Amino acid sequence: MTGAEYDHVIVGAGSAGCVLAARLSEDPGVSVCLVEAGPADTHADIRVPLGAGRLFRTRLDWDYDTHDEPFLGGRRLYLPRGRVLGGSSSLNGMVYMRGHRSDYDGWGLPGWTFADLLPYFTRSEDNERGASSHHGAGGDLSVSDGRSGNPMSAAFVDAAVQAGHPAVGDFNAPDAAEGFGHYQLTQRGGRRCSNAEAFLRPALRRPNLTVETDVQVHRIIVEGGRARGVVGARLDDPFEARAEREVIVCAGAYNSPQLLMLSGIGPADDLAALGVPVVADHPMVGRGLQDHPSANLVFTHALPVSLLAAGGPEHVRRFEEEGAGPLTSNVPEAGGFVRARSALPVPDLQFHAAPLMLLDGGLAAPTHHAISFGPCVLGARSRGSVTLASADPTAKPRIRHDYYGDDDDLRTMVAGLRIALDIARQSALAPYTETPYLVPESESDADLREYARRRTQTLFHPAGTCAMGTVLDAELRVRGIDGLRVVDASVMPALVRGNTNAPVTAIAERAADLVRGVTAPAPPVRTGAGGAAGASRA
Ligand SMILES: Cc1cc2nc3c(=O)[nH]c(=O)nc-3n(C[C@H](O)[C@H](O)[C@H](O)COP(=O)(O)OP(=O)(O)OC[C@H]3O[C@@H](n4cnc5c(N)ncnc54)[C@H](O)[C@@H]3O)c2cc1C
Repeated sequence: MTGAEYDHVIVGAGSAGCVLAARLSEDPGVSVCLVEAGPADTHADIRVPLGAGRLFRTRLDWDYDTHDEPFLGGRRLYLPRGRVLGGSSSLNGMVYMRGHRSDYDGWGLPGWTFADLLPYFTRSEDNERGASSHHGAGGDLSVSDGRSGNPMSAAFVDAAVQAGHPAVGDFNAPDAAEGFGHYQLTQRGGRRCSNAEAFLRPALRRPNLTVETDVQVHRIIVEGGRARGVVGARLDDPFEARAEREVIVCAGAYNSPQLLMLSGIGPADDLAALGVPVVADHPMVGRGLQDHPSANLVFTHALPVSLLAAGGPEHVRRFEEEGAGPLTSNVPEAGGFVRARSALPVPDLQFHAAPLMLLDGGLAAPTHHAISFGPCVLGARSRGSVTLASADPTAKPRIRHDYYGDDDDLRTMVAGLRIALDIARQSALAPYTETPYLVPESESDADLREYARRRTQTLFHPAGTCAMGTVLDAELRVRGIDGLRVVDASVMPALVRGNTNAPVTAIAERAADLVRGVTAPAPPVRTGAGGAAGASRA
């Protein structure tokens, strides 16, 4: 079959894909096709922030697991990923965090220093606190203070301050590298503001933007060394879209390398072993997988203030009428950054605190009122991989994170658990830490290491599997193939020290300018609807 022809075909309507589709279709003379494996984002639990956990292991989730993790006693960890318009931004924890400026400066790539990216962060942003030297107002992505008002989150921050850590009012301020506070969230009026809501929805009526939902791309068409389009399927119906200018892969840190490999772009020996014809030998596709391993302490208590109690008629009324109350909770409401060793120039630990019993990576239903908090390791040295388990494009890729493959990461986690236990002992948390439910046996190195191995989960920040500098050049182009870029979390050469949605959004903002040949970012503008009802099928 021969598919419809567009200037740009974007694979994946996740955090990055929604930004690119909106920006590239601003020019009415450019046609854009955005292809998404999942459905439209109409499910009610997407808008209600506290509902996100109910989307795990549903049809809106790719529902991945790691393979046996060798340094976690062979455990398999659940790895949720959004399969819906908005991608993972439709089910994430909504923490708005950019990472440390040295992360970007350390990439050593032209155009990607923090100073280069700051105008892209602010261009996207509509911060309810208003514009400043480092924040934007009037952009597409709403950034707000939390509205859940949970007393445990406040108590956690107070306890961290009692333990000697600085208080932070704005984690994205230039001088806020360390300390504890409440996270700002990608919410609008207490509702989730996913990247689909922020960027794509206002652009949907443009006649030059076509959105194809429920279409999984199986392969990039490469002819004569140039990407020409994609093929895939909507259920059993074959799908093809041709790209006059570029194919832009935004399928996320697990699926982008999988799609490149299915298209013959990857480690030649691995591809040949599965019978995939090799188009370009790219040994680093799927390698370099990084994440933030995380482990929580859980304390139960008798006070009926945790999110276990959320959802009664009064909470529903507050959510619907005021956009406030427990249903607006993003779960990791508060947290902070710490240097485990004072000699370090930058924090190597981030903490998240949730007014909820968090068990089994969020899969197990809470049974008691509880508070859960703990560290995740930043700047981890361990590297994992995404490889093909099969040449069947509908088969799940093989994912191995190798968390703690470098023992230094485990040492950092041990230091973080000690800091968490110290915070737990402070008087501000006393009403909530009555009964230790999940805590290490003791503070000995051996017990803390064992606890980390048994309790570590993902913080959901995979990155680095199609990295700039190896797989891609500094303009996100796949080396050796014309007309093909990758734009998503996979492009980070080193994972940033913080949550990843805002960084991916800024990367996509800059990518749009690279594709358009624009050298200086324009000031913030809301994505306009413009034009008559178009060809969108979302
Ligand atoms: C549970 C959870 C909580 C998180 N919490 C936070 C947080 O609080 N703050 C934060 O900053 N970050 C958070 N993150 C991480 C953040 O959401 C991600 O880093 C970010 O969304 C990644 O964007 P992306 O564009 O790389 O990929 P995604 O947003 O995952 O988008 C990839 C898209 O591509 C589609 N796709 C994949 N393969 C194909 C194919 N073959 N054909 C067609 N479409 C395809 C997918 O369905 C998806 O829509 C969280 C993530 C998760 C899963």
